[in-house]
Amino acid sequence: MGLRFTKMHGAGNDFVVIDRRSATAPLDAALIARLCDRHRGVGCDQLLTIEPPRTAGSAFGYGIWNQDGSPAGQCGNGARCVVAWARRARIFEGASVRVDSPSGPVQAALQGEGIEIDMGRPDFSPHAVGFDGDRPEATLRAEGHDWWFGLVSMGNPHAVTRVDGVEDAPVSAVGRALQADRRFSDSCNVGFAELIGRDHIALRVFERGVGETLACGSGACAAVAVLHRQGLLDDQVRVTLPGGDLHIRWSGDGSPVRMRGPAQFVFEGEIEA
Ligand SMILES: N[C@@H](CCC[C@H](N)C(=O)O)C(=O)O
Repeated sequence: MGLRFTKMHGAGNDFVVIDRRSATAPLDAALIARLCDRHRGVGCDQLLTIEPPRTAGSAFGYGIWNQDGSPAGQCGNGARCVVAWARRARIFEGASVRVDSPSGPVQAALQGEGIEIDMGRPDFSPHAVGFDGDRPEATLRAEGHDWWFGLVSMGNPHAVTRVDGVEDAPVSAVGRALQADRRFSDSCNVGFAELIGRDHIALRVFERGVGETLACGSGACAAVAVLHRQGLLDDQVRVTLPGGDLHIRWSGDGSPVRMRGPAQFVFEGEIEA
């Protein structure tokens, strides 16, 4: 008997979704690796596991596993995809639902073709990012250049820097160097943001546990939070990633970040377990 899965993506950030609501044994590391492997398995940036709810009032819970097998606390594009998956599986009815992400409950609303997720309040404390420092910022010398990064947790750790043009940004080299920086206790996702206007940025993200992805939802929220805090952005921002656009709303400290974007089904299948 094989293991059933659904392949999905949100703006090109791709996922394998499996139903583990009635699983009894913990997820096997070798199985995660096979499901994520683009050559020997199905292939995805992240594996998403549908699980029983963990808090009263939530319809279901979910887990997030990066391609390298490491667990993650948040995944914006993944949140939209698990909500679309659960709606199709009739786990909930209607246009809004509360779900348990690994970093806590998340509220979602279906809006036409898209889904909006309340991603919670950004946390700018260095401690939340697992950063050994007094301020939510880090500097790094890499590729012959001094880089400044604003740090923020969206339930997972992010470092965001500004670049003149995302096309030419040394995303992989600098992303890799910052991820290896020992001041981060659990590494970080690294975003490179280009300011196009007060309501529009371009963004590339070198994700922890994967490398560069076509889109990173929590990374889009993190970039808007860091640049908004510097007074560079309005409250509604279009974020153009290599895989498509996400729409982020944030009105500043104390308020939650809202992220809207697509969640698409690609195919269903069964793999030998
Ligand atoms: N692609 C995701 C983020 C996935 C987790 C991240 N790589 C981490 O390790 O924190 C998104 O859309 O937010």
